[in-house]
Amino acid sequence: MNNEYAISVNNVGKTYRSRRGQENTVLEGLDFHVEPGRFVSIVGQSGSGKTTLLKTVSGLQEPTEGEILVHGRPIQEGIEDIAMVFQSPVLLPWRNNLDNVLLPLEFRGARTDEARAYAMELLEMVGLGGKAKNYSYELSGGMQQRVAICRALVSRPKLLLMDEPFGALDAMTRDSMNFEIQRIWQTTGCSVLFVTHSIPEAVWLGDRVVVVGDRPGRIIADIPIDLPRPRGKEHRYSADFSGYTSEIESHIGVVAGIS
Ligand SMILES: Nc1ncnc2c1ncn2[C@@H]1O[C@H](COP(=O)(O)OP(=O)(O)OP(=O)(O)O)[C@@H](O)[C@H]1O
Repeated sequence: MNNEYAISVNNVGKTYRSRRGQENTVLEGLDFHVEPGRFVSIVGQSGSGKTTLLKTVSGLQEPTEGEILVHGRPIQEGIEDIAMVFQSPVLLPWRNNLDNVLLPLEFRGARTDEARAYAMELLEMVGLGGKAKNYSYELSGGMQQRVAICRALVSRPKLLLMDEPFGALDAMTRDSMNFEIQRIWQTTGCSVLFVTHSIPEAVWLGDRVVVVGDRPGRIIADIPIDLPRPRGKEHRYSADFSGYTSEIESHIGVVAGIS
């Protein structure tokens, strides 16, 4: 029934329990689906449970209620189809960039010549072909995050989960990374769940923007973004774009802390 969806989040809830037995229900009754190849942005107030949602979808932690299906299969069976990118690139400083990209395949015993060639292809795709033998400390923050994205893509995931991946970057680098990720997504065809604090970024990148309300986290709006692809700078200044950002701001209510 759910086979047509890349992800089905069915009535998912998550309650954390402290050692003293105190309960904190962070997510409640989350229900949404992502069609294959779609780019879905997720926004919400700080603490509304966005990271918890991504960790639950990735299989890093289990929901306390409901179920998550990846391409129609329980998450545990589809785990190899999923890759995650975090705010911090977390590259191993003693390995060069190519070896960092190859790490997930090494863990699976799949570091083949073909894998190495694909890792190089990815580094070239993000403009870092000439830095394959360099180390992360020789790269800028934006370059390091590009390496982390290559590392996520090297296992050819069907589903890419990104948790505020550009949050630590300056505004100009962030802009260029937005173009980069749009291009990568269109080249690879994977489905993306993208958490961000930036409403303009969410709108510019997303086919949809899911707005998570807090205490407990639940979906308060799911807005299709009907802007043409590929998107350019001009789309950020269009009346439609402003309309979407205002609509999302009004759903979130107080926009303090959300750029
Ligand atoms: N492992 C955990 N154990 C207990 N509570 C947790 C855990 N992880 C998160 N929480 C709590 O869950 C709530 C939601 O946190 P989460 O990090 O998912 O929110 P967020 O929307 O991603 O926040 P931000 O936008 O600030 O990154 C917070 O109250 C947090 O303290």
